[in-house]
Amino acid sequence: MPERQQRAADLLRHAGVLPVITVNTLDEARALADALLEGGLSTLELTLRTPIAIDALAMLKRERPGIVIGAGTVLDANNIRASIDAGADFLVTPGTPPGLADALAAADIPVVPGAATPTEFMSLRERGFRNCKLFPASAVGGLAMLKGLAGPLHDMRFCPTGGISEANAAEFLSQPNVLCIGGSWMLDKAWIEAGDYARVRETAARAAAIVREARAQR
Ligand SMILES: O=C[C@H](O)COP(=O)(O)O
Ligand SMILES: CC(=O)C(=O)O
Repeated sequence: MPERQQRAADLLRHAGVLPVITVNTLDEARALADALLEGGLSTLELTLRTPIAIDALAMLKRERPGIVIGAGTVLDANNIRASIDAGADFLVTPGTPPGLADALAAADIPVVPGAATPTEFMSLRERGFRNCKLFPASAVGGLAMLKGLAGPLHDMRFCPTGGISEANAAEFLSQPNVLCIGGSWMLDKAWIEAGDYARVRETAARAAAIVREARAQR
C-alpha cells in the first residue's frame, strides 16, 4: 500500500489539475484528450458513466500512450477489473463504501478514493489511504472544509472535485493539503456539442497556467 500511495500522490501532484471527462463516442474521446494535451494537461480522469467509456479508455491508452488516464466513477469491483484490463493508470471513486474500499485496497494500481466527511476520510485512513478525493467539494464546504480537515487529518492530502472553476482554482491549489484539483470546467457541454475543441484547449491552457503560478507561489 505505501508504494501505491506514493504513486497516487506523485501522479496527482504532477497533474495539478485533473480534467474529469465523460465521452459519448470514440471520436469525441480522441478530440477531447488531444485538446487537453495540447493545452498542457496530460493527466485526465475518464468517467465510467457512458457505455463507451471502457472502450474509450482502452483506445486512448493504445493510441495516446503519453496521456496518464484514471478511470473515474468507479463504483464496484467490476468497474475496477474492467478499468485495469483497459489499461487505466489509476482509479478514482466519487465515494467509497467499505466493500469498495476493500476492493481498492486489493487492486494493484494507484487509487484516489472519494469521500465527503471526516469520518469517511478516517475510515479510508484506517485502510491505509492517505491521498483522497473530496467530493462534491464545493457542496460540502470547499475551502473551509479543506482547512478544517488539515488539522486533525494532517497526514492526508486531497483532490477536491465538484464546483471548481477557473475563478476559484488558484485558491484551492494554494491550500497546503491539496495535491491536485479536479473538474470539468474546461469541458463545457455546449462547446463539445458545437465541436469547439479550440475552446477546450484554451481553457485547459489557462488551467495549466494557474497550476504553474500556484506552484511558483508556494
Ligand atoms: O461530476 C462531476 C465531476 O466530478 C466534476 O465536477 P464539476 O463538473 O463540478 O467540475
Ligand atoms: C465524481 C467523479 O469525478 C467521479 O465520478 O469519479
